[in-house]
Amino acid sequence: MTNAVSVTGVDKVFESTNGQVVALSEVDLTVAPGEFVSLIGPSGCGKSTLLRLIADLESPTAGTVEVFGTSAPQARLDQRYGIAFQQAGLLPWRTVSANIALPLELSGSPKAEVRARVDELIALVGLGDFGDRFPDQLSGGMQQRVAIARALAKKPELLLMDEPFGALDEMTREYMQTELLRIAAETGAAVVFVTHSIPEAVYLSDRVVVMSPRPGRIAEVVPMSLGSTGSRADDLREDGSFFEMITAVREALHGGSPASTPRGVENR
Ligand SMILES: Nc1ncnc2c1ncn2[C@@H]1O[C@H](COP(=O)(O)OP(=O)(O)OP(=O)(O)O)[C@@H](O)[C@H]1O
Repeated sequence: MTNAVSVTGVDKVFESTNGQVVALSEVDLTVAPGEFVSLIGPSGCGKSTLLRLIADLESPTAGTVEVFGTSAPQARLDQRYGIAFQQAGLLPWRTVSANIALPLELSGSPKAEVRARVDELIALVGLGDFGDRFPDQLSGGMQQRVAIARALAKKPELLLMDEPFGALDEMTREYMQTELLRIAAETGAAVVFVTHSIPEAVYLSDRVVVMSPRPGRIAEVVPMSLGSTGSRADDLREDGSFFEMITAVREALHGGSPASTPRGVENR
């Protein structure tokens, strides 16, 4: 079976005015089709850089990045993945429907096809009555739903997400996490998800990749033994097994010792 993502022996060095910054060193990571993998670690450990390499928004200094068996640039051309960031990045002059339609219009899909797919996506993200609204008429959580629908427009088998819920209040954030698991299960897409929040990573993931800084490396990969991600519901957050997994990730962040949480990682 071809991996959704295959990162092999990757280094990333940035040249800056103050000299070189080794953002990533000797990173190996695979993500299976349909798998949910979160990247967590202290500020500056290279989480966003790793995601940007997979998305071909940066290129590696050494090593290879493959997406569904093709090079990252080819996967970008083929639109094999959708991407969502902390800011929803919607076009304010376009309605919800028109924002979701954008990737389809840009790739020249016929009008009737665009309309049908947009209706499908609006229903998928639970915005049935909001197709004609403009982004500034929506809450932050609703704007992120639109961004997720837009990322899914081309039916990608991979979603790349960089702190997509970081700007939301806690209740909306938990609600969106459950929604994202439902959407990922319904579409079968693999997800690579950058977060600062340990509970968010635990709740969402099949595996949590714990990174360490200077240079950015994968310190440990912690499998979440919490059942399939598609069957997780809100009450899991009060389960003993959930707290056990939170402890496992916290200990991995400290190289095995149950010390305080490092800077840039949240316990909530
Ligand atoms: N374009 C760039 N030029 C120079 N240095 C960069 C560039 N992009 C990232 N870096 C550096 O690479 C390192 C990793 O950055 P990155 O943004 O990937 O970390 P992160 O783990 O996502 O951080 P945060 O959690 O704070 O978002 C940092 O030291 C950062 O300053």
